[in-house]
Amino acid sequence: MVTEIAKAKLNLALHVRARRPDGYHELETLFAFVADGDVVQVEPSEADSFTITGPFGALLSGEGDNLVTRAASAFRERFGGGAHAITLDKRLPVASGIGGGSADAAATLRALGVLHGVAVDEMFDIADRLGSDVPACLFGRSAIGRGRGEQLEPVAGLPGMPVLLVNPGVGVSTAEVFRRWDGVDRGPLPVDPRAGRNDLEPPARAIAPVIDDVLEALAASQGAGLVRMSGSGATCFALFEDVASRDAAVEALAGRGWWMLASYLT
Ligand SMILES: C[C@](O)(CO)[C@H](O)COP(=O)(O)OP(=O)(O)OC[C@H]1O[C@@H](n2ccc(N)nc2=O)[C@H](O)[C@@H]1O
Ligand SMILES: Nc1ncnc2c1ncn2[C@@H]1O[C@H](COP(=O)(O)OP(=O)(O)OP(=O)(O)O)[C@@H](O)[C@H]1O
Repeated sequence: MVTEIAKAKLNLALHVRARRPDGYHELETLFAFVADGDVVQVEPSEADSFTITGPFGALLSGEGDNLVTRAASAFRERFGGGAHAITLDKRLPVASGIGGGSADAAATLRALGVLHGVAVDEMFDIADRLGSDVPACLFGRSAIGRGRGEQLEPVAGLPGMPVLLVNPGVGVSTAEVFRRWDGVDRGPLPVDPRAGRNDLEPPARAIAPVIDDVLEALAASQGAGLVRMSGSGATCFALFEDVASRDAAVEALAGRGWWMLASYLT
């Protein structure tokens, strides 16, 4: 049995530069990863099986299609390896801008790679076909993403930096948020992510105005540095100078009914 953590993905900055003829958008984004996330367990088995558990599992159990089983099928088509019993412990909110499905797909590929002796480097083309965020999640370390997000350049991260993720419980469709982007190129990613933006914040806030409340609450938290929405939302994050101020923010925000994950960057 191989266990892999599907770490939550953050876009510390996300600049949308252009809409492409194929419907996707040219991005420049700074990816970072959080120590916690979903948990994927894979073991060889007589027959394929897929079980979903965890606080957000019920949302996905009804869907026939899952990025985990799609990743496993793509792996088998390319590298073989037979049948597997796979369990997904779904701890991250669904459709929330922190790449849950993408991280699950990447974790599945990593686990299958361990079981069958396939190096991560050999799986990037499969990852690319599964979704724009899957290559970054397979890489799993801080990187600048360009193109659809699949062209990755490793950068030094902020390992150990305390972070708080807050999701107000509203699922936001990535495709819908990109559709509402106003088409204005506001310029490239700066060297310092604090000077950057998430260009998907305005269209996501138009769909889910509660994002404003989350951003405001995080910005008002003592010790919060960079505060921003991740991906296409609605999850927002704050980086904290120390664990005590992060944990104080958790206490201050408890009772709002928002999902929170107090963790640190890897
Ligand atoms: C917003 C981000 O999370 C930032 O990291 C990603 O760009 C989205 O990654 P993802 O969820 O893996 O996205 P995909 O599954 O590839 O695409 C979902 C939908 O988002 C839109 N999409 C996605 C990525 C991109 N660069 N441009 C887009 O316009 C497309 O309408 C696409 O149909
Ligand atoms: N394992 C999975 N976990 C979550 N969603 C999945 C999974 N497999 C398929 N999906 C589908 O993908 C959709 C998007 O979910 P996901 O949580 O990956 O979005 P996201 O957090 O916005 O990701 P991103 O930041 O990459 O845009 C869901 O609404 C769901 O229908």
